[in-house]
Amino acid sequence: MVEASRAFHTAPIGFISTTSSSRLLNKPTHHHSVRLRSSRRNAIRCSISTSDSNKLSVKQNAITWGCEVDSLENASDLQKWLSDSGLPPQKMAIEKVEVGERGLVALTNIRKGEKLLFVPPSLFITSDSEWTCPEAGRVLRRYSVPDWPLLATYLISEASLMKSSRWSNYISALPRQPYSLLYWTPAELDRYLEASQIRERAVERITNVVGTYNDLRLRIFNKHPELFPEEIFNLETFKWSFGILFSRLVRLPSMNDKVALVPWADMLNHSCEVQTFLDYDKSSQGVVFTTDRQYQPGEQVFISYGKKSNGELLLSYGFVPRAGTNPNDSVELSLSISKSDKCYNEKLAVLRMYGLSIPQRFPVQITGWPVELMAYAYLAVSPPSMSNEFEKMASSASNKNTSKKDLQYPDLEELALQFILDNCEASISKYSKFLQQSGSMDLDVKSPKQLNRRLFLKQLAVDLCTSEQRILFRSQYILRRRLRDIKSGELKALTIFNGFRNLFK
Ligand SMILES: C[S@@+](CC[C@H](N)C(=O)[O-])C[C@H]1O[C@@H](n2cnc3c(N)ncnc32)[C@H](O)[C@@H]1O
Repeated sequence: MVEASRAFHTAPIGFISTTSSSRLLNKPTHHHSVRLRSSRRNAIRCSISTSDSNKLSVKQNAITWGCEVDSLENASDLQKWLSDSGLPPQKMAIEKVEVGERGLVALTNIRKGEKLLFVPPSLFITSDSEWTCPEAGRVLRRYSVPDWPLLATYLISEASLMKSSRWSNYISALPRQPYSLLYWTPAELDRYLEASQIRERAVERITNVVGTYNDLRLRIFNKHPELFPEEIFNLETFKWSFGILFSRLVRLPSMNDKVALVPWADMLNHSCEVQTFLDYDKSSQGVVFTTDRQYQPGEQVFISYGKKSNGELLLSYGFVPRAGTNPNDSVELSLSISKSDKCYNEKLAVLRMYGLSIPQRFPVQITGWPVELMAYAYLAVSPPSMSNEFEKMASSASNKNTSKKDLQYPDLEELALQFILDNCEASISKYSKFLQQSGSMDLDVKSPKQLNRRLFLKQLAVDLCTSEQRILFRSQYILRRRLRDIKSGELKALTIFNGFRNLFK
């Protein structure tokens, strides 16, 4: 029989809490025990500690596991536990760093092209990991819960079992509040990200997390309250576990795209300049990465989290690289077809055929815009006489079109480019409005904690909006130049034509 103790007590979510003493103030006010029957022979006793205020509202619950990442709290215990659990000696150590608060720093000279890290599979958390509460794992598998919700539930289950879980040292070193847009309230998203399409992505993501939790609750948790008590498995804890997954889960291409939490490897921060990714190395049988540059002792070592825009990095990881430093940066431009368009219904129908909608978002980069966006613009400006081309345009606007041929409609090009320019300029003015107002925004808050949070979120939003607006300014410049060329070309053609006409008069 395994003796396991689940702990959960309430505390207000502090955004930037500097000491751990605030946690000590939130002592559990009473304990009760729940007997979890994993099987007749193997019953797990899980003692749940709760406070009275738990019963008031699930929303008031806060995460009591993990730590504040602005300190090295729990980092040495994590390193010790990792080496006791089979992590070989490493050329890096967890330290406080300039970029990313905690990170891995070189202990010795590291050469370019070296295989670094090596985390063995026994230290991965995957959908196949053993549950400390095996019955809970069996129930989820019986319902064929997919990897992400399964891992989110697993993490909460192990976190609540504290020292009884083999992951206790790992979980204690995870951020108590992962930085991600999941933690922004709807009012904060509206206030700071009104200009950016990332706001919509964040709303979609939050809706998905809430939907996934509700689905699990209705289908599984409510039917097995002894295994999944609401004091522990609630929306707040799911936001935490999904926040952890969004910011730390890795996909391992060489393991058939398996997703895993890889302790130690997940202490590496991202750099836009670095081109190296974590993957499973079949020959050494562990997660490694190959350095694409050399490092000196004391230097922070980085990997790439993938070719992500600044908005995507904010969405999942809660940070924004400096404007102009991310070669994969892009901004989403939302295009729409006017309801007053004579062919609105036909255009909507062909777009739907290809999985597109009105409005539709397209990524724009500093180097230009995709052929799909141009195809959508052609469709938006096409007159009824071109209705036989609508389907082709919609197909090209979708990324389902594999041939990716550039559509050419010389007679429509000027209209289409003007349409993109108008949308681009409308978007630029939204950013300008926010950036102008942001200076004086939110200085009226009295509580230092609230002020701290608001200034932090506002700075992230200003950084994001500055980088997104910069891309749009570049597109505006290219579009204006192209339109000018078309117009001057037309003018030249007209002058030549008039010259011929005069000649024949
Ligand atoms: C996989 S974890 C890396 C370890 C993390 N720094 C920690 O202390 O737990 C990802 C998180 O690290 C931080 N991070 C990673 N790269 C960063 C960067 N370039 N700038 C700022 N924060 C970064 C973000 O908070 C992100 O959510």
